Amino acid sequence: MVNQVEVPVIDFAGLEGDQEQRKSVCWQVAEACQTWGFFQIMNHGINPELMKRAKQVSKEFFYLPDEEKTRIKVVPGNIRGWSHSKFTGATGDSKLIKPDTVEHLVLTQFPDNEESASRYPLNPPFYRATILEYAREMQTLHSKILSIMWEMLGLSAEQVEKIMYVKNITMRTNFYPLRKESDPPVGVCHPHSDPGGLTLLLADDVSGLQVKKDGRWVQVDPLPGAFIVNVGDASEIISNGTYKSVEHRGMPNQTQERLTIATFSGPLLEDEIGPLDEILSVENRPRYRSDIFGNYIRSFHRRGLDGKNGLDAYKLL
Ligand SMILES: O=C(O)CCC(=O)C(=O)O
Ligand SMILES: [Fe+2]
Repeated sequence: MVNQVEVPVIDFAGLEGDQEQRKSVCWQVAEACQTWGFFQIMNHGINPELMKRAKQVSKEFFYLPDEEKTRIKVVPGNIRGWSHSKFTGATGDSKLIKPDTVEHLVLTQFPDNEESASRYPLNPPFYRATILEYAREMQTLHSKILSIMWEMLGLSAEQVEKIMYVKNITMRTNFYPLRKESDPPVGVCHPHSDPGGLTLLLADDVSGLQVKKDGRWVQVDPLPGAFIVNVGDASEIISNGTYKSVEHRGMPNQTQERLTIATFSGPLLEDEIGPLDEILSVENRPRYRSDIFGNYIRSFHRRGLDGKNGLDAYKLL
């Protein structure tokens, strides 16, 4: 059953205001990260025209025939590229999955090396240039939000800089074609938490995202022009559980096709993540074990999108 409570909405215009207004936004961000692990942001400063172009090139890609998209089909051992649930089958709560209703395109923008570049589609021709331009803007917004989160834990500017994990930017674009009325109401982007530091979801003004709150699914109705922000597993670990990485899932919309672009920022594979020494104390002992992020992400992908199992495996009793 879906609960009707709503995720917090935060107006970032206050960040440009006086000190009181800025402080109020920072409190709202910290509070939302601690309670919901999710919030929407308005007046975030990202050019709406660029958001529109990113959605446009993504849709143009998904509208291509399967034969064309297959050129960059995901291969075993590499999560990047195009996948269709009818090829990949289901993980997680597979019983609920109708096997032909979602497509994903996973690509890494930064670091922008040869391997990540080689996974991009050549069609539509402006796809890569547009997505890289969008990713650069997203990177700045990720930094802005992470700075607030870490400052609100009482860290110094130097400490904040050390854990400003935005060098790794990866996107998963999800395409949910329109469902026929006769289709059963099933979930198609499996319940999961995001493994990185922070996620910014562009959800195209179409409902379908659901978030777990107090054991129940809550629907998120994206506001026009907003981003939906959520805390990832790495930030929950670093903050020793103060910030919550919350389970969520993507559903198709009843009346419209649905496109979502999730931009994930996170540590580099070689970065060591663990509860920050600065916030640990006798009362606040480490609740997660430390590891290099590469190991975390490998363990995450071995499990597939399957609830919060990736994070649970790192919890100390
Ligand atoms: O499509 C959605 O609403 C959710 C997508 C998502 O959670 C993801 O790609 O990580
Ligand atoms: Fe997600």
